[in-house]
Amino acid sequence: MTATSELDDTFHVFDTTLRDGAQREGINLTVADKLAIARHLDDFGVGFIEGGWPGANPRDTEFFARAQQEIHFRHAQLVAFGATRRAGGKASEDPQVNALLASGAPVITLVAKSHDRHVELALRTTLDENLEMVRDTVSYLRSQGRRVFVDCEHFFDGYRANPEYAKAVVRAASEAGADVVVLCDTNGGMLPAQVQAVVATVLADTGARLGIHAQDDTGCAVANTLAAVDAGATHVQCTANGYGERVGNSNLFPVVAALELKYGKKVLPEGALREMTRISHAIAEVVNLTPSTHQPYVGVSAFAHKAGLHASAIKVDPDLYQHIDPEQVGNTMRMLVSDMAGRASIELKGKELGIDLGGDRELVGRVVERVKERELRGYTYEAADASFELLLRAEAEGKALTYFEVESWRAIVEDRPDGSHANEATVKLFAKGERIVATAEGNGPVNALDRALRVALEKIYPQLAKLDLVDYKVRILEGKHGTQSTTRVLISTSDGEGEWSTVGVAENVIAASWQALEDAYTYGLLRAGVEPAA
Ligand SMILES: CC(=O)SCCNC(=O)CCNC(=O)[C@H](O)C(C)(C)COP(=O)(O)OP(=O)(O)OC[C@H]1O[C@@H](n2cnc3c(N)ncnc32)[C@H](O)[C@@H]1OP(=O)(O)O
Ligand SMILES: CC(=O)C(=O)O
Repeated sequence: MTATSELDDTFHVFDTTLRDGAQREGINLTVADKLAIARHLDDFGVGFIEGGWPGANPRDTEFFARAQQEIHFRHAQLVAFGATRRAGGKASEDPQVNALLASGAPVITLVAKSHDRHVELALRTTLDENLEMVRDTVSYLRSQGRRVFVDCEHFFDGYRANPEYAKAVVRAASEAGADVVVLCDTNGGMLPAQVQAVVATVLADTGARLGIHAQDDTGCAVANTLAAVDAGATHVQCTANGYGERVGNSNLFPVVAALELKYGKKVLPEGALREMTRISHAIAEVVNLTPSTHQPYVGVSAFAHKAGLHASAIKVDPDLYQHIDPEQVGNTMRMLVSDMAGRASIELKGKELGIDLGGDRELVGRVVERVKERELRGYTYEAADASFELLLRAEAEGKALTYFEVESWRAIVEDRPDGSHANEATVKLFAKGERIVATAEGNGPVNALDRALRVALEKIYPQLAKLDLVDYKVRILEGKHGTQSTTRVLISTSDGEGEWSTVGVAENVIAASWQALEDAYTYGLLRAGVEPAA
């Protein structure tokens, strides 16, 4: 069964990734996925995990059965979501309501209509009967020993249309025994000042404990959530990474970080905030979506600095260009090297890479110039850390790091009359005093070149056997001043323990790929601790 939260009950962090988050287009969770996400959320320390709508589909029903058997929740309570009973019936006889009880969840969230127009058009019943549906369902679930929260659907739109009725729904829920009445911006059209004003008035007029559930259709879901807290809401409903219906829900991570770091509210167990970046990315993996690089607090770019002026101030004190210390949320500061870099950017990047530039202004200035000159030609070092490190070392040591010298390379694409084709490449190089000639075939000319280079080098450097090319991107850069377009290739390589990116730029894609490959293998040997040629 579920554990009781070790945090007090005065403020709730309620996660609905497994229910509303799963309503996002493109997310399709298996029971195993849901169990995995529930474990991550419990590790993070949220107080409530809304697992889905038991009875609405077999997957959610199975989730509740298995979650209670298989997960020993340390922090969270499991919540089942469902609707108030049908009009004209009895909650105790409503199969949908009884499926909520059968789920075994200790907490139940009921969605209730609070907008008069929805009652009349969608439920096709009277305003009084809707109030009765709320009272009857809450009282019945309470009589069965469950804690009940009520989500007032379309509350803010309903409040605008008929404030007295919207408040009557809040009172009906609260008086029937709901612990929290959650005001929902279901269509996501509200702005923070509106939310703050409505929450403050409803709180004053009803005295009910209020929560907030904000959809992100105006891009204000996080701001609306915090505005509701400012007005006195003590229960926030959010989803991991903001997943949810349409454009999504209020994002759990910036909300929780704001509560802990800006409001000084202790809403997570000790140390949990430092796990936030890891948990955000782990959940993205489970739902099979690439983590957003620019997500506040947890994105890989959240503390990445590109402008030279920023870097020069950060060198003195990182706080000058950061609103928090990234370590507080388990993220890291990164320096980006590009044509916007200045000396300080290069020095800090050198430090990050473990290369001591010894305050050598002349050397650092040379690197800045070289980066700017190459970026003008199409190189991009912010996306190719490994190529940048090789450039930096070459400047610092006065010569390029060399493990092999290329005599020539050649790639051939052969088209045959029957429509088949073959790709073949030959590489000739010198390594450790030996001349090596290697030929290989591939599924394309770049793949053939990669294989030929690998065949040639592996004879001398067996360490390269564990390298894998994991990503390959090509971009055609616009031609300038009447010159031809150039091609930029970015390659990511892995040795099973880490990944690095390299860049090549040339007039044709094969030559650009070759440059990126040369850097990729050179960097792989450097990482493996192999001594370069004298
Ligand atoms: C704002 C939100 O995101 S709320 C969460 C919504 N989530 C989902 O809808 C996902 C899961 N839903 C489902 O699997 C299905 O819609 C089910 C199983 C719940 C219902 O399926 P069906 O019985 O086929 O009904 P259908 O989906 O067509 O319509 C919903 C019914 O619930 C009624 N209903 C809607 N809200 C409420 C409510 N708060 N209280 C009581 N009944 C309600 C509607 O009036 C409609 O009734 P009708 O069948 O008499 O027309
Ligand atoms: C309950 C809910 O998901 C909403 O009103 O948006």
